[in-house]
Amino acid sequence: MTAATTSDEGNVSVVVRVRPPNPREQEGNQYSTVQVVDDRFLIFDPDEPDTSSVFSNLKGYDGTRRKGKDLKFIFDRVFGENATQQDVFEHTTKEILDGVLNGYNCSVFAYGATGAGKTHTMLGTANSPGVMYLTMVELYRRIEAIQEEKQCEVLISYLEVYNEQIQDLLSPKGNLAIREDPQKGVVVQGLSFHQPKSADQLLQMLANGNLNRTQHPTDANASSSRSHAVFQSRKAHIPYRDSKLTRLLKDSIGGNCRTVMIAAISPSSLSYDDTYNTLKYANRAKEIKLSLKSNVISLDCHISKYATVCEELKAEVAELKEKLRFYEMKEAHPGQPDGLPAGHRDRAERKSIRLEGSMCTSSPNQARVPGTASPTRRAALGLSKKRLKLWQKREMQDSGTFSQSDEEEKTSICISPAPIKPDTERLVDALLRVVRKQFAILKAADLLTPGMETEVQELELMTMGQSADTVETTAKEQTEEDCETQACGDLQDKNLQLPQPGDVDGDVVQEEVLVIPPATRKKNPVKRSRQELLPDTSPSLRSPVIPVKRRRQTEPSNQSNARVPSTPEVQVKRQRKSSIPSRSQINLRSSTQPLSYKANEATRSRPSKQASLCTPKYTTQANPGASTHVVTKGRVPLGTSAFQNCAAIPPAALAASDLNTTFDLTEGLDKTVTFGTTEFTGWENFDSQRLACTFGKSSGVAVFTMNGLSVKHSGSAQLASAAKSYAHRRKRSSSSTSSRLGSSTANRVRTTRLTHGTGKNPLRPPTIAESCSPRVQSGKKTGKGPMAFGRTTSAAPMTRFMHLTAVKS
Ligand SMILES: Nc1ncnc2c1ncn2[C@@H]1O[C@H](COP(=O)(O)OP(=O)(O)OP(=O)(O)O)[C@@H](O)[C@H]1O
Repeated sequence: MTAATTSDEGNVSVVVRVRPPNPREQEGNQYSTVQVVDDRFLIFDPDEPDTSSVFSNLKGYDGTRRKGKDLKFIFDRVFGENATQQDVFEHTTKEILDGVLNGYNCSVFAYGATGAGKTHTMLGTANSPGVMYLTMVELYRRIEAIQEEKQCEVLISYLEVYNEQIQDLLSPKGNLAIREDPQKGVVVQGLSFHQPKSADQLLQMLANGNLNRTQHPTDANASSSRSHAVFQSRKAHIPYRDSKLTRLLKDSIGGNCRTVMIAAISPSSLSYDDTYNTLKYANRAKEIKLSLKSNVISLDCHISKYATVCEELKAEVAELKEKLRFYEMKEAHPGQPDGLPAGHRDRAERKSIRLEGSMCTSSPNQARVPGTASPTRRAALGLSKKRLKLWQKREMQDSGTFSQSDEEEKTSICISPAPIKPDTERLVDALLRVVRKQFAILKAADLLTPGMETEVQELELMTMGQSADTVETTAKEQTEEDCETQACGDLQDKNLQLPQPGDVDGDVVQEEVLVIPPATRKKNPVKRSRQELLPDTSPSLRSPVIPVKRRRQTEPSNQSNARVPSTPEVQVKRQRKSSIPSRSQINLRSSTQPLSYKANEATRSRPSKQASLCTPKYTTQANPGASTHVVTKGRVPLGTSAFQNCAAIPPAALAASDLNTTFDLTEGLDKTVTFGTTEFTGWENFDSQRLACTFGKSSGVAVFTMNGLSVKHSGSAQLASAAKSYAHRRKRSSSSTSSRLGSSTANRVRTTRLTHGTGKNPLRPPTIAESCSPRVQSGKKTGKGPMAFGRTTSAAPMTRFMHLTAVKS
């Protein structure tokens, strides 16, 4: 459904926020490990100058009191201790809001050690609201500004991933399952979505959600949510790929998601290792590549959808109206099984007979039960049951039984049997094209005979008459139809039947298909000339409108009942093998076939050998057993005869396919529209075309989770490498850290899993999320699987996360 119309590239935006030292960190001999040089540059563990030293003037003394790591980092933004929430917002999420409104997925997450300031940055307090709130305020403001141009909806969810369990913070109802939907992507089943009307209402929702968070004070942070994870954190090791946080966020960092990472750090030497590792990690995260695509919904898709729905509803309404009227009619005429007055029914039946004949139905029973929706008949007509009903209604409407509204008229147009005449016309056109072509070839080859030109001219005249017939006015047609139906009725009254399977004369005959022009019109001189070409049939069978199949002498007289042929009138000319080709045959033969014109004349002079008429029940030579009326095209090689070329197409098939035309207004659109499958990834509880913002908290992580479109983790390799390096370094430094932390923290073990870039599975897609997932494991490096780093206090909720998914239409 979505079409990515614009794209952008870049990297994950990484900013660092240094919080002010808390009272405990200001005590004793602690020192600051971070020096913010400017808004993009900071130094970790800088050398400490010693200006007061008495040796400062001595040669070779560099003035350093304490030698530090002195690591220099450049980030997209560095916020010092005095930076306000507004400052952070202005240089992080405010910049990407435009992207959200233009259909880009966006994520903002805070990353850092416990007590580093993640919650403060993302959520803040009532007096000092954080990035989430400020972002939403701005979002609502912008939505309001463009409300006359665009209609936007904001939906949020707020969840917590804690110890591999997902809780809905806005509507707690137990653990939620996570699953991968092939179309939507990652889906949290049962996660509630809410529609705050304003930013204030949103903040209230967040506050309510926070009350449901799993929290417990720690030594480092009195409001930390995860201290009791220590004993839970020992249950089992969870592979990162099975981590729910990893799965949840896999499409939310990098790739097709504009991502801002806020690295929260403490300046105190008490958090030396955590700060160092966070900075290194953030530095590597800068390399994560973005490949952004705007989720823009094509308006055409919607139009086509709506048009389809409209058409379906219209058809349904028409059908229901028809049913209603049918029952009304039935009630008005209780004696009639179909509710129609007898006269109307006869008329409808006759019309059906005529129609079926023209459609070359293959079963005589179809003609005997006109107006019924037998499956065979429907198949022959190419009509669905529904459409057949509507067509019958049309027939009845034509007969004046019903009134007709405009809406019904449209429906009727869709199912009208009107294409019958165009079918005939097309068939004649096709034949004429071949004749002309062959005529031209013969002429060019100087093989034309004296009579051939005349015959072609006659044929042209005849087809002109056919064309003229097809455009006659409705009134004229009506008169002729009356004629036909009357004749048909007369024939029926005489116990005439449509040809039955097996009615063809049993003798071995070879038949050639001869197309006979349409029914003769008395007032048309052209047709008179056409009639001259007709076989010399018995006057009693030469109905002006309904040619009747002529029976052979050998047939019992009581079986000589005339068949009611169909239009387009197709005549099968029968000849014994020894008979001479007819004159008409010559006209339509290939130039490769040597012809004798004298023989043609001779044939013409033997009207008794002319073919009798038959209903157009054909099987081609490829399928001769499909009907009793096998038309064996003898003498003339298949494919070189114009008649064969054309008659090889079963007329029934033509007519049926045309009748099946529904004139679907949306057909073209539907074909060009491709509905995407991932634009609403992660959304299962609400409709599409919505600007979506969700909030969640993942294991102490404030998570705005909305999974967007597919993500290329182009930065995964770097991240994995960074994580590996980080973990390795962390392990090396753990011993020194523990000694530095002192007894108050030495008895606490907190492990957090990082990406492990083993050579065993280099293709796995590690993400930042995996480093955020809680893990319970001792600080040992096992050599397999995720590495542990540091000596920490619990399974660390390392992030607060906000993800914004937008769909622009
Ligand atoms: N920029 C800041 N300005 C003032 N106080 C801050 C700032 N950042 C954090 N704090 C304070 O530091 C304390 C710890 O911050 P916070 O709870 O946000 O840490 P955290 O990273 O979320 O910790 P945890 O992971 O344990 O939940 C809080 O009391 C908070 O008010």
